[in-house]
Amino acid sequence: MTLPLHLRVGVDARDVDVDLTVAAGETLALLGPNGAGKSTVLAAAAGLVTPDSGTVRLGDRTLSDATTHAWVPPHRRGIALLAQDARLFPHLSALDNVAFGPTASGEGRAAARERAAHWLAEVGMTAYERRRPRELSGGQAQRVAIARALATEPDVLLVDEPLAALDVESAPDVRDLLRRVTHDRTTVLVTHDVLDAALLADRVAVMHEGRVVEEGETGRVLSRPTSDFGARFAGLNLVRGVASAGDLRMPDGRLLHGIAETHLVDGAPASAVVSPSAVSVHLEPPHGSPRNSLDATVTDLEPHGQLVRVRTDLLSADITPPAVADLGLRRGSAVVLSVKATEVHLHPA
Ligand SMILES: Nc1ncnc2c1ncn2[C@@H]1O[C@H](COP(=O)(O)OP(=O)(O)OP(=O)(O)O)[C@@H](O)[C@H]1O
Repeated sequence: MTLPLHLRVGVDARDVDVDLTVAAGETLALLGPNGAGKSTVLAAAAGLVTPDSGTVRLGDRTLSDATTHAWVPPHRRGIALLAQDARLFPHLSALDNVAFGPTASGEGRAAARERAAHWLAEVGMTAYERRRPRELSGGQAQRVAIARALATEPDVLLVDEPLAALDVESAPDVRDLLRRVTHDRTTVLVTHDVLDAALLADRVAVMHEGRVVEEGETGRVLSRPTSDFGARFAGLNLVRGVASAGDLRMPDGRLLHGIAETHLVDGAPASAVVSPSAVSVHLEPPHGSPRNSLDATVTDLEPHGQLVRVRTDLLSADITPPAVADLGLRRGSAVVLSVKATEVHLHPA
């Protein structure tokens, strides 16, 4: 069965305070810098930390309530936590690892092993069921861990950076598997990987210093982020300012011309999202075309796929290595950035 999860919790010692709802069957990706509180949110849902305030609810059940001190222990929550490393029991075979949960919840040994065999088949690991964890690769162990989590038939799956410990070869297969098992299952996924969010999540929530600072449908956040971390995560520039006659006035007073997708109230906080691929770099202001031309200073140059990401004190631009050489760019170079108004997406901040 799949149920909605409501988390309204505060954990004082970690300065975490969030209000999150995950709809039944939905996958929510939790993003944010190190220390933002993502793992703490998972721990509160799983019952591994005791919130100082608020409630955790799963469907109609209250799993914890700081006011009434109601508390359902982790193994009775119907919530499975899948960690970065597989954390299998080293002395048990793959099959017995997966059978452990059903056995612990009272199922007979034969039935538990049957269920384990079913889930090992689901994750494509039948041929490895007698192996011990040390005889499995990282990707294989993670598959067994996924089977172990699902064998308890959880209502909610919590997944903490599931691919982070895997090599580039095994990560895509495990990602496909996760996509299959999280589909239609209430899931909270902590990730630092934009591909995980793009491929697995229906919605994302961005955390910063223990608070949710942005939340929305995945496509919206990845194309029109409103938080600094969301923009960095999506590989986009985010410039803040105030709306001014349909454009953005930046804190230094300069105007950025753009296209507003929703009505902007003059004088209200607003921001502009610009892809680095839409920004070109010049030494002199370019002539013609309805472009923004903005003086900037190069702060950093770094490889970015086949291109070079030119970071400046204003916007980042992705340009070719020959262009970097022709322009003679260095840290500290004075440049003129050019970007078409139609490539500048303005929205209320
Ligand atoms: N076991 C703990 N005891 C006390 N404080 C902790 C503990 N674990 C984390 N913290 C603190 O709680 C805050 C939130 O940390 P948390 O691990 O939830 O962040 P995170 O977003 O998951 O980070 P990361 O991406 O590095 O895993 C941080 O200030 C951290 O130092």
